Amino acid sequence: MAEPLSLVWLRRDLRLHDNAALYHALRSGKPVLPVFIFDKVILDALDDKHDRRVTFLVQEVERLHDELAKLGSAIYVEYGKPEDVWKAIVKKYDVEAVYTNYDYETYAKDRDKAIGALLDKTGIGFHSYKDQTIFDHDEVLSKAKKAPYTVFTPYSKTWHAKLNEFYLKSYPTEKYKKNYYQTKPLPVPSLKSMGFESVTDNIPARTVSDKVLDHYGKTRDFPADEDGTSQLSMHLRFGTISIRELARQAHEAKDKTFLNELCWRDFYFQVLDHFPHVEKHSFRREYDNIKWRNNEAEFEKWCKGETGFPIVDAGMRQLNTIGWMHNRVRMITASFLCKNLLIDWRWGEAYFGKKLRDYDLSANNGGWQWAAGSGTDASPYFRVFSPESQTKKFDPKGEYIKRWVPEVDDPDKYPKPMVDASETRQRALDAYKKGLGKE
Ligand SMILES: Cc1cc2nc3c(=O)[nH]c(=O)nc-3n(C[C@H](O)[C@H](O)[C@H](O)COP(=O)(O)OP(=O)(O)OC[C@H]3O[C@@H](n4cnc5c(N)ncnc54)[C@H](O)[C@@H]3O)c2cc1C
Repeated sequence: MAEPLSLVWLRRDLRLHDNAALYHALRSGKPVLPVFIFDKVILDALDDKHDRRVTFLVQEVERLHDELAKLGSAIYVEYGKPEDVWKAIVKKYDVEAVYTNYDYETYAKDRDKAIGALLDKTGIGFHSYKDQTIFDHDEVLSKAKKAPYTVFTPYSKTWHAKLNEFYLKSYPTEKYKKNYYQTKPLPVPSLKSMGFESVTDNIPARTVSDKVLDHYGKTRDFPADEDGTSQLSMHLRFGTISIRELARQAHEAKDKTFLNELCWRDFYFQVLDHFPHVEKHSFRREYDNIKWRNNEAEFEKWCKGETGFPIVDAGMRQLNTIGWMHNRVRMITASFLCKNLLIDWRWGEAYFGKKLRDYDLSANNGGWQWAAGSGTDASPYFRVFSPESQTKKFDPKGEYIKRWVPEVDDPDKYPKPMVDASETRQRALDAYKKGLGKE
């Protein structure tokens, strides 16, 4: 009889190198077969059939298929609901155990619980590992209260103090490559068969140079500078690069600003993990009392980049065109929506969720709640970004704006500002005060 297999369920960790779950499976002594499920529940919820992330996923799964074929192995790929797929897999293969990496979103946690229980019924082990963060769960707690941090600065102090070589070490999966299950390559479902169309995209490089990291602290806020940030967010999102390798590089860089951004990333994962109510509600519940105006026509203008505020429009058009927006401009566009238009941050969060190639519930939710003032941030609700002064500071020559809004200087083609910035600022302050009972 054939030997039972160790299966590795890949999700947001689409790589064979430095992968925690894969490493533990390869060391289990049983032949290892990676599995990927195109989750019907998630894909059915995407209304854009040209979603660039689905094209990327298929390309990356095909890449794994080719890498594994070179090792005489395969990746088992299915399109369906995870529970149905797992029921079929355990009928098809003799499975000893399933290895996977943690996911911190509520949907994923519930899904994993259900699959763990399903496998348990037939005596199959289900093992999960930390892989997409440097620290998770209860690894960074406040010393005084032994509770999760709710503000970034103290969290980051503990995070940086705890960081050492141990946490940055890679999992040497390549040492065990003879342990892959030897089989013929298996098929990968096509995009079309799952109801999607292919998108031609410029996928950013998977590496960042030391030079970028060394000047990052000075360049990261200027959206016209395409080398000012790493553009690695999509790879971090899908695990096509390893967070440990990147954090090691950042740790060794002269300027530690970039490392601190990776700390923000961990921070928002731990917020989501410990405070799952943020998926639907304000982190600080009292912010759910704010009366949003939620004007649909205004929202439409914001989505399309037709607000008449050049920096806002440039950001939204960059997002709509390439599925990525510079961080500084994400903050400006988000502030404009929540404050100047008084539209519920959840509308903006959902729109970014549809469009961002690096969409990650934790960072997106954290960024939006930061902009709305309802989140973990210690800064008060009355911070309202002025599009004009943000432009003066961060795009002083208007280079970024010109790139995305070439008609900006033509009054016949470019619209007038849709609202008065200072009046709407005041309107926001009044609405916030009222909602928060601070009148
Ligand atoms: C309203 C809003 C929504 C956002 N939505 C997302 C999202 O869906 N997915 C996402 O990955 N980031 C999101 N961010 C954070 C940030 O804008 C992006 O991570 C960054 O712009 C990606 O570009 P980069 O890879 O060049 O980043 P770099 O500046 O090179 O930073 C390196 C990496 O650090 C992480 N990082 C940087 N800044 C943050 C941050 N503030 N919070 C969490 N992680 C961070 C990212 O993984 C990023 O790739 C959002 C920010 C805001 C204000």
